[in-house]
Amino acid sequence: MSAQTANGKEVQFYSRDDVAKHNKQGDVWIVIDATIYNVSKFAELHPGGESVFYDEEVAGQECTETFFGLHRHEVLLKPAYQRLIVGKIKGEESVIKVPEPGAASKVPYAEPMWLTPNYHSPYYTDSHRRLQKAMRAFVDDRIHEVAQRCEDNGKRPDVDLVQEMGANGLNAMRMGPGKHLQGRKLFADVKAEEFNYFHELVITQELVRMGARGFGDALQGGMVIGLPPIMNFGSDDLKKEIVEPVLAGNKFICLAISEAFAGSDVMGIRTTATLTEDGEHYIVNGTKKWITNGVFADYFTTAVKTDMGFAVICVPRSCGGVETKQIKTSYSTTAGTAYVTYDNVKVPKRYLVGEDGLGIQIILSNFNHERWVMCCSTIRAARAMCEQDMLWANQRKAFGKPLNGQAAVRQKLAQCISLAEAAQNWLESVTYQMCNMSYKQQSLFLAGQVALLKSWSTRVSHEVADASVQLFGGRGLTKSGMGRFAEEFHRTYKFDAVLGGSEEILADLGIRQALRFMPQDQKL
Ligand code: HEM
Repeated sequence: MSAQTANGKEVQFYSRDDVAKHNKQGDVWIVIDATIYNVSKFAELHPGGESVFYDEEVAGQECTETFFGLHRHEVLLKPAYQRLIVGKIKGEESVIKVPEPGAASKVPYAEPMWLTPNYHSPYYTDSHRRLQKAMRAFVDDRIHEVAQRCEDNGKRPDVDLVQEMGANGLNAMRMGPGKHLQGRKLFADVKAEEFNYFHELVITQELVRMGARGFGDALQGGMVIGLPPIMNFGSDDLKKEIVEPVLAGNKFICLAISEAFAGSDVMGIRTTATLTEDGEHYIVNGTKKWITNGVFADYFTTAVKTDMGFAVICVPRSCGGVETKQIKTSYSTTAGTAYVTYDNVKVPKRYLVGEDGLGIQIILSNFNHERWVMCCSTIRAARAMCEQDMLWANQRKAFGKPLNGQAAVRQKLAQCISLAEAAQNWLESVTYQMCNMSYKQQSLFLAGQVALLKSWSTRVSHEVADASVQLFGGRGLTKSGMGRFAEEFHRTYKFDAVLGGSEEILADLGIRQALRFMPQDQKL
């Protein structure tokens, strides 16, 4: 009698006694999850060494527990290793399942409460749930492979993927609710009139599960923060030239505010724009640093100083005089993080965004949405990390029992999960306020809340990253293998803690906003 493996190969059934006969160098079989692997030839190529297979508890023996204490399941799914399968154990079934693309995780706390069976939420409708399912499947099927490849080779995301996300409506949906959705076919058949910030939250949080922080920014991070000023304050002419081509993935844009001279201290920027005598052009000079997607951007939504004060000018690369140089940061160069220099760039005046002198309002109003997106992302990343921690603590044995048999380990899990849960709940509450406030009201009443939320979210990520590395030990410091998510999260969560306003600045902003509303008629 024969059986079929995952890749459709016909294999034989054997008893455990049959397998036990293959127990010497040159002829070694092992059993993992009721599946028999012939590792005789593979042994000398095995990244974990040849000798491990000749141990008497391994050669010809049951190895499921040993295997999963050392390897991720995905190792077994690689075609090169599927080829090692020679049979199945007679009368036994494999128990470890590969999650279907798009499936929800069954690990406790791996999904936010609204996606966990038996729990309820007032915020999400059928439309959000439909979007979540479709988005997860799209990420698993279409984006995941590109993300891992680009994380590794550091190249920008495939343009055809960005264009596909333009055609299926996802790029536009990542810009939040608004007129730009009207009359557009949206992903997962979401209707423009029902679209709210929870839809955007769902998209952002599903993208984060890939565990590829650099790629997360590479995939239109520049659009998410660089296009809103054009959409909200640009002239019709400017919108016509820029918005659709960017949403379609035919042109790329980035936000250029921070400089070597000024980060969170926006007022300290030194890039200048001087109007020409005929009033037809601005001459832009200066530098910008840490500009996400800058390496491959066509447009730079640039904060400048002018005679009138602050202004925002969308500088097209095609004007000439714009140079971009890759900065190697601690995440992948796929994000295209750039050092930008403007050398006497002659920009036609029509690229001024909004009014000259009112740039600071444009920049500040843009921050709210940017910071909220970062909260959606870092909070979901912390939860994804908790899922890894729960799985690891369950399958890794130390001192003769699973890690989660140790009280100290359970304390760490409790701390991480509680923080991730609390953060998601605050985020959802703020998102609900956004759904019920105008853009102006959000600036007035939510700037402080969003600032505090972002500041605290990255403290949450800090705690979760720290605890996770401790749980994974050396593997949490290793770029491949069991702890690779912990290593990646620990290395990259700081991007959210520094970008878009640093933790300390935002905590302070949150309190300063609150102080504006302190009642004058109350004393202790
Ligand atoms: C079909 C069977 C197996 C395959 C395809 C396989 C494959 C691999 C691969 C690809 C790696 C490096 C990737 C990673 O870091 O996760 C690895 C590492 C390793 N493997 Fe295996 N392996 C198999 C069975 C085993 C068994 C049965 C043992 C132990 C008795 C073992 C012990 C190890 C060790 C100790 C490492 C190094 C892990 C580390 O650096 O943390 N492997 N194996």
